[in-house]
Amino acid sequence: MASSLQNQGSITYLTQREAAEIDEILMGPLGFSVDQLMELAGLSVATSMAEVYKPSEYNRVLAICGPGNNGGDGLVAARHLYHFGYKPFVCYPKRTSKPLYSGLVTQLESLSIPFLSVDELPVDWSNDFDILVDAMFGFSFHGAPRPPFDNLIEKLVHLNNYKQRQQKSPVIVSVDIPSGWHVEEGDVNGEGIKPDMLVSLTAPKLCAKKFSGPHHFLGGRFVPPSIAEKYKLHLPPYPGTSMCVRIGKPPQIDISALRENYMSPDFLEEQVEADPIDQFRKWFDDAVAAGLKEPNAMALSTTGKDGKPSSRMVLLKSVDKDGFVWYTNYESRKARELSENSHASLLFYWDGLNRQVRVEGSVQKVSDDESEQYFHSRPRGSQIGAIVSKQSTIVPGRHVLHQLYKELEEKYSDGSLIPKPKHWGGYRLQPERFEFWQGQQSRLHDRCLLYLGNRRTGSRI
Ligand SMILES: NC(=O)C1=CN([C@@H]2O[C@H](COP(=O)(O)OP(=O)(O)OC[C@H]3O[C@@H](n4cnc5c(N)ncnc54)[C@H](OP(=O)(O)O)[C@@H]3O)[C@@H](O)[C@H]2O)[C@@H](O)CC1
Ligand SMILES: Cc1cc2nc3c(=O)[nH]c(=O)nc-3n(C[C@H](O)[C@H](O)[C@H](O)COP(=O)(O)O)c2cc1C
Ligand SMILES: Cc1ncc(COP(=O)(O)O)c(C=O)c1O
Ligand SMILES: [K+]
Repeated sequence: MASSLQNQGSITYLTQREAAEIDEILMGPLGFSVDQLMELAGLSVATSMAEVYKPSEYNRVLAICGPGNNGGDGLVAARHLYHFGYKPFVCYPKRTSKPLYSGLVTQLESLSIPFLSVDELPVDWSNDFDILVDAMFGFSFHGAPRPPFDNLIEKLVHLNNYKQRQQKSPVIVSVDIPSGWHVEEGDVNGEGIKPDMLVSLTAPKLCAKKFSGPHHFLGGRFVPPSIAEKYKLHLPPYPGTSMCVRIGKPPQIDISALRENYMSPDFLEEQVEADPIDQFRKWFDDAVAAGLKEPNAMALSTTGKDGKPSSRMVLLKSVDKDGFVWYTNYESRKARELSENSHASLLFYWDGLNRQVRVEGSVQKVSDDESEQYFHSRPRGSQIGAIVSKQSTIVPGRHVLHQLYKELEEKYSDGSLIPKPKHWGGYRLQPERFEFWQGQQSRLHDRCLLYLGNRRTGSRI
């Protein structure tokens, strides 16, 4: 899931003392166990990483885990990363015998995740790993790092020099605190780790103000309001069901470099339903089952007599052998264009499934009865909205719409029938031609072209 952009405002940063206090409150009066918090923290780290570094590109992850809870977060993250499709390795030189930690180690071993001792680590990390997870020290770090972590931190610092020389080098993801940094002062002498990503847990610590890498995320979605109030925490809201949220602006990106390499099961000709409507239903059901947002949203393209195409999104409201139905304003631009040229096309794009469907055909209005029936099935607010909206016209201001809306809301507050305005109703596109597209690797996609009642060709282009 994508992280929110609504969090550009001020953010609260915690002192070391406050971070430790919150920890104590969570695990004392608030009834959390360390296992629970660690599981959620590690999951947040893994999901933050997956938002930025796709496993298809950044596959080999070395999690370097320290002796305390920060190290535990790293062990949990490694397990989730495995399940997300990464290939994790773990370096965990100072183990504790506490059951929580030995359990985490056993879980990783059962997934055949290799544990590398410090001596087994390759000399040059840049060839062997795509991501280095720094889970050595968190908010209880103090003083100067002791062996063997001093050398491990040095190795990470050294990688920054590689980057400066523009050589290929793994990215560094720090958990909660860039290890070796002062928890409040940050990278005091400027010679510490310079992570590409920092995942702050619960709330960022003061040192995070000094983080200048491209990706700062917040994780640990378990802070109850009582703590937020007590510590006056001002934190970005987590979007939807996400376990992480980006803090601050997303980095400037090179638009030309934005691309996905689609990986999908083969879409073979012999799997295609003979009737394209059946094939459409099958893919539509898949889109619903995958939990995609508004799978019935489709782009409708029309052209009037001037031959200039125009597109907009509308919502599919029914589909059967007779065609694809949506509802709109009969005085809108699309309505005018359809009255001049009944040929139109529909486009569905189901992002999460790497699928696109094109449908082309001719369009007619649905019967008045059908529009009437559908109109009254809509929420009353939308029914009034349809009366108020003079679609595709310029309004003097939103207040005009609100005023009229309020008047009609009062008028129909007794629950009486809201009459369907004449200018509102449905259209049905009778399909003639379909194209089903399944994204595949290296742009060699599966495309299947079907004409209604008569299957023509399947091709890869
Ligand atoms: N709500 C929360 O708060 C949550 C917190 N969570 C996580 O817990 C982290 C805090 O964990 P933590 O308290 O265990 O401390 P952490 O920083 O991992 O290390 C302590 C160990 O390091 C050692 N050590 C210290 N300095 C050293 C040095 N210079 N050189 C060498 N060793 C040194 C120290 O040994 P000592 O000095 O005591 O002998 C001890 O063994 C936090 O940042 C977050 O990641 C999440 O899991 C869940 C929610
Ligand atoms: C996801 C989505 C669904 C939409 N569904 C409809 C719809 O079902 N009917 C409609 O009239 N407008 C819908 N709209 C608004 C249209 O895209 C468009 O702004 C409006 O119909 C005016 O288009 P026109 O001026 O080209 O006629 C939707 C917009 C979005 C983004
Ligand atoms: C202007 C307009 N009309 C109609 C619809 C379809 O709404 P409903 O699902 O209530 O029919 C939408 C949906 O976004 C819309 O924006
Ligand atoms: K760390």
